[in-house]
Amino acid sequence: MERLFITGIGTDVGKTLISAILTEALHADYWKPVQAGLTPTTDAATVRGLVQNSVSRFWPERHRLLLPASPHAAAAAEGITLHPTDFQLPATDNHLLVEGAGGLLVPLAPGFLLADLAQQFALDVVVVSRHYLGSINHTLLTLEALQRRGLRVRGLVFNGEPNPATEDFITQHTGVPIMPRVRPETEVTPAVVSRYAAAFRAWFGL
Ligand SMILES: Nc1ncnc2c1ncn2[C@@H]1O[C@H](COP(=O)(O)OP(=O)(O)OP(=O)(O)O)[C@@H](O)[C@H]1O
Ligand SMILES: C[C@H](N)[C@H](N)CCCCCC(=O)O
Ligand SMILES: [Mg+2]
Repeated sequence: MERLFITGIGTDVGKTLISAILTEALHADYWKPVQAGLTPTTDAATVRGLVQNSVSRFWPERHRLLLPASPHAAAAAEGITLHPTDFQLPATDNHLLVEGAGGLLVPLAPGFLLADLAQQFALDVVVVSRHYLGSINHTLLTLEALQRRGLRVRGLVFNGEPNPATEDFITQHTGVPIMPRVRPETEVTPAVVSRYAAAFRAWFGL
């Protein structure tokens, strides 16, 4: 069974889109432990709306925080402190995707980072890298932090127009497995997700 933590090199890099693709590819369950920002929609609602299989279950967020900010700040604004003991991995026998918030070292509380949650549940990690000037550095820093923590990289996804100079360097320098690319789409729809899901299924050998 795949137990995957979906992180990215920052916020808005496409973790939710790639989570939807992976959820559809694996007919996996999906869980966003901490949602910071509830409008116009939540990541779980977005994924649910993009996935068409009837096997996937969508587990409720452990914390739903109003402020679209770093979770530690969004929690503080509500007078809450998040603790590692708040969180229990959903009890499922299915593949499970756990989507982070922002990047790997985003704080949930003083001394408690999203990376700690991935370690606590011994999750393998999928890293989403979106192309922009500066993304090489952000990608290498993320991969180095994962390596330092002993977290296994299941795969890296490049999101955006192909950029061989960037991708070749990251691939050769780190040696991480590369998952299928996701291109800029004019519209993100269930049909688009289904098309990419087929490529990811093949990547997983399914
Ligand atoms: N390949 C793509 N083609 C078109 N739109 C995209 C693509 N990748 C991401 N987007 C859009 O960019 C926005 C940000 O993506 P997404 O919500 O997946 O980011 P995220 O990494 O999950 O952010 P967060 O840290 O808030 O969870 C969304 O509107 C999404 O639909
Ligand atoms: C609100 C946003 N969309 C994410 N849910 C949280 C991003 C936190 C980023 C914190 C940081 O790295 O500075
Ligand atoms: Mg997201």
